[in-house]
Amino acid sequence: MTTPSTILDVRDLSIAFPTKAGDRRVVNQVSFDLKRGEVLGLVGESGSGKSLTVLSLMKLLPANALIPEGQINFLGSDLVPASDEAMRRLRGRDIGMIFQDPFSSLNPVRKIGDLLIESVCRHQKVSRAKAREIAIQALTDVSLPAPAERIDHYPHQLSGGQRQRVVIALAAINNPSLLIADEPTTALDPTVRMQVLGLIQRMAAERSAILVTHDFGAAAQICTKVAVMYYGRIVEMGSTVDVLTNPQHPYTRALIAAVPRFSTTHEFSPIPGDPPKATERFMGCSYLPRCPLAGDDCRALPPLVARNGRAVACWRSAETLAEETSTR
Ligand SMILES: Nc1ncnc2c1ncn2[C@@H]1O[C@H](COP(=O)(O)OP(=O)(O)OP(=O)(O)O)[C@@H](O)[C@H]1O
Repeated sequence: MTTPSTILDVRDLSIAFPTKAGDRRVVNQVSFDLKRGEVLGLVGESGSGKSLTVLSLMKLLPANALIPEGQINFLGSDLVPASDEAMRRLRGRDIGMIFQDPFSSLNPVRKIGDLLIESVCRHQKVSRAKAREIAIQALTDVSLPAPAERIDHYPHQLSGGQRQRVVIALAAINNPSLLIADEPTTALDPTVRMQVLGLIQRMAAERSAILVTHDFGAAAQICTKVAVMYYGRIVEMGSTVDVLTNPQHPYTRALIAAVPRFSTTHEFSPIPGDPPKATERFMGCSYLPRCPLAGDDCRALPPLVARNGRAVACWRSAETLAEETSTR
């Protein structure tokens, strides 16, 4: 239910692409909500539908994509029927987006200050001089060294980590209620990666944020809750601590086991098999071909069942099996 602190409430969102054989759903009945101060990790392998889910929140889906059902309630209004004009006003003001590749947000032939100042002037009624002040403050907030000088630099004059800090400053400059970061650290080296994740966590504390990542380790570091996606559906969702310490879905367990760790005792276990191709169709559980627990019951689609703050879509999850055993 939507409460006053709820910033985003996504209900039964599906995304499809038209094909000769009919519309092909690549995101299926995804639901989650986000309250002020929460950071949601959307975690899953490539092709699971994470990026399309967050692009739909900003209405930046590919032109041929369809939303056959669902609602995106953002600050109390459904964005699915919102006009292009309304979305242009909203993007950068109420929702800030941090993309994987800083060069996709930073025009290489423009000084970083120009991009920041333009964004302020588009959404706030302030003079250019005031906008420059706000821009320098935004660069200070993301701990960019010498912000008053760097504001007149071009993106190529900055390191990869500094560029990503500028992208975060650009996403947050108009104080949006929601920050969306899509694989923001993939192109960074490990130490810079930790700093950038820490920065996103700090920026998210006063608002709300979604981190899209294939790396459970990154989600564990900064997210308050996680939704694990597989083949276009959420298969498990709950608080990060609960999911991490007691994963219920076999896919979540496999994802956690696949996180590389510095330990002589931990065995790194890549997930066997491949995720299904977009063209494959499943009547039952799409994880069945890779699942060590699969049984005959898995030929029917498992519903996402919510219990005690955790939602799991698995006929054979630990909780389900424990219940089966205790009722025998
Ligand atoms: N323009 C498009 N036309 C048709 N299918 C598409 C299009 N864009 C994405 N898809 C399909 O939608 C599915 C979900 O894609 P999406 O990019 O959301 O996955 P993802 O989990 O974000 O993966 P990645 O981490 O690789 O970005 C994939 O099967 C992809 O092939």
